[in-house]
Amino acid sequence: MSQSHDAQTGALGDSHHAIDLVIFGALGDLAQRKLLPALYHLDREGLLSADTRIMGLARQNHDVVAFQKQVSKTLSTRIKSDEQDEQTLTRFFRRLDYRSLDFSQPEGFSAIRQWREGSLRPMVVYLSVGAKLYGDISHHLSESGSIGEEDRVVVEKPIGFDLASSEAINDAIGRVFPESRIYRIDHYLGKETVQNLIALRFANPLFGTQWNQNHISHVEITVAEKVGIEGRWGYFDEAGQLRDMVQNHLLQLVCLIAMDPPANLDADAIRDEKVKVLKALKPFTGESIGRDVVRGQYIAGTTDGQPVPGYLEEEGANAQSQTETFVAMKTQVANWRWAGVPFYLRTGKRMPEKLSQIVIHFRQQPHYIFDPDQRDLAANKLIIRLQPEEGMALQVLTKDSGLDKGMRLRPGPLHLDFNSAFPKSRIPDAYERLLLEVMKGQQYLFVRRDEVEHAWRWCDQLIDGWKTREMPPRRYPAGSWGPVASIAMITQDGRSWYEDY
Ligand SMILES: NC(=O)C1=CN([C@@H]2O[C@H](COP(=O)(O)OP(=O)(O)OC[C@H]3O[C@@H](n4cnc5c(N)ncnc54)[C@H](OP(=O)(O)O)[C@@H]3O)[C@@H](O)[C@H]2O)C=CC1
Ligand SMILES: O=C1O[C@H](COP(=O)(O)O)[C@@H](O)[C@H](O)[C@H]1O
Repeated sequence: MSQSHDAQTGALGDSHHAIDLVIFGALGDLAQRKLLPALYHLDREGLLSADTRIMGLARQNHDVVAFQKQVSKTLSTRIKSDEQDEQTLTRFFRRLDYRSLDFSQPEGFSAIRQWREGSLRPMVVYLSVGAKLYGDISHHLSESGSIGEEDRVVVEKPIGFDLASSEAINDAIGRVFPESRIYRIDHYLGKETVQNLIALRFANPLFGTQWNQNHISHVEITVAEKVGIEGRWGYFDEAGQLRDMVQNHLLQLVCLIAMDPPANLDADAIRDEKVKVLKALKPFTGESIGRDVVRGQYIAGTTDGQPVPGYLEEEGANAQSQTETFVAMKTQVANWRWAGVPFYLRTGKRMPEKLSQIVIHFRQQPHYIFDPDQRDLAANKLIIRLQPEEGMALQVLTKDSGLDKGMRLRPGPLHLDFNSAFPKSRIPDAYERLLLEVMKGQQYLFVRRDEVEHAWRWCDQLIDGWKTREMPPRRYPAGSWGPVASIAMITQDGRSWYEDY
């Protein structure tokens, strides 16, 4: 089956997609919180081939029974009780195996080759560990003769810390796996609502014809998180919100909103268009960086009415840290389609609610005939809610009803709430979709090397600019929408962040 055909039909995994899945870091946070629950769901939905096997690898000296017990504990807390069924659990546990291994050393990798002996299934190597280990693991797998010609590798973000480190890591993986067998995860691309951006834009002529600077005045992307650093201070403090969220998730959203229509749904057709957007992102200058970018760091405040500590008081914190937990910026995609259309992005930890939302602001009518006081109302907005309450709302204007209202306008939403419009379909977690695509050998939801590197190039110049200008983060109380300066940044353009739905 060709890639495009599969992406178009959405044909799901079946017994033809049996794999041997090897998870490096199987006892870590990502594997336990996301990967194993996602695999359980795939099994329950009949999307794991009967022949698929899963090997967990980690440092702890467990045996397979102890690993199964750990997975059982994880699933009992991560899977809703009405979705836990004995038949699936029994079948799922039978697939599991475990080996203890130090990933940085060559000894022990032959255990993987032995486990695979006689298997005709492709191996999927999932690197659920820090990116610093990707090169060593790839090398040891190759040296131990464990890699076959159909085997694939899945790597997590962030790949590196900047362009140079990312290139070194990609080179090391690339010495063992060709690009066509490297699956770089950006889990936002696995979210149903993010994939829906492609359907929305390219299946609906109503939007397709309006999607440019003639009709759109500006675009807002908000990815707000309610949580703080949650025990990940060491990792996060080296990264900061720009590397953790903007370099990958937010820039991928910008790409999907801004890209030109791909010729088809082939992985490379889509990725070629995304790369063009990344290349067209306007670099910041010494002047624009101070005006159009706001860095923030949360101080103590409240979440759901409960007091919470500031970033510098979190467990393991270094009280001098200048790392940002919030970024807002105004950027531009400097090409024909988007000339003069600002893209306002903001993302932060410890904001009042979890909210990922894109708002497309359409231009007003060229000739306005209604009450001048209502002029600000007179523009349509398309609000795309990625999470939670996945759906879309198109804000349109109608006449306010009543004899005394004259031609007063009122805005109202045309609402599409995915949960109530399609009540039978469970919205799968991003990792379910992504694991399924790896099994099928489909790369269209994964990030190509040049995408990662263009995104780093753009982020690196911004980080360099911060350093040169010495821009310490501005404080914002936990539970707020970020530093006041981020509101001022958009207000000075006569606009405001849109928080309704
Ligand atoms: N957690 C998340 O929500 C997300 C994570 N990611 C990415 O996923 C990857 C994994 O992250 P996460 O699960 O949080 O990390 P964790 O540190 O929780 O898990 C990594 C696992 O790998 C093991 N490990 C590390 N080094 C070795 C080694 N030399 N030999 C054997 N085992 C080793 C660790 O064991 P031990 O504890 O014994 O050191 C641990 O079990 C990272 O690249 C991260 O950036 C991406 C998005 C979200
Ligand atoms: O990759 C990451 O994403 C999460 C947010 O993901 P979401 O699916 O809950 O929106 C973020 O908390 C984390 O810091 C980052 O590494």
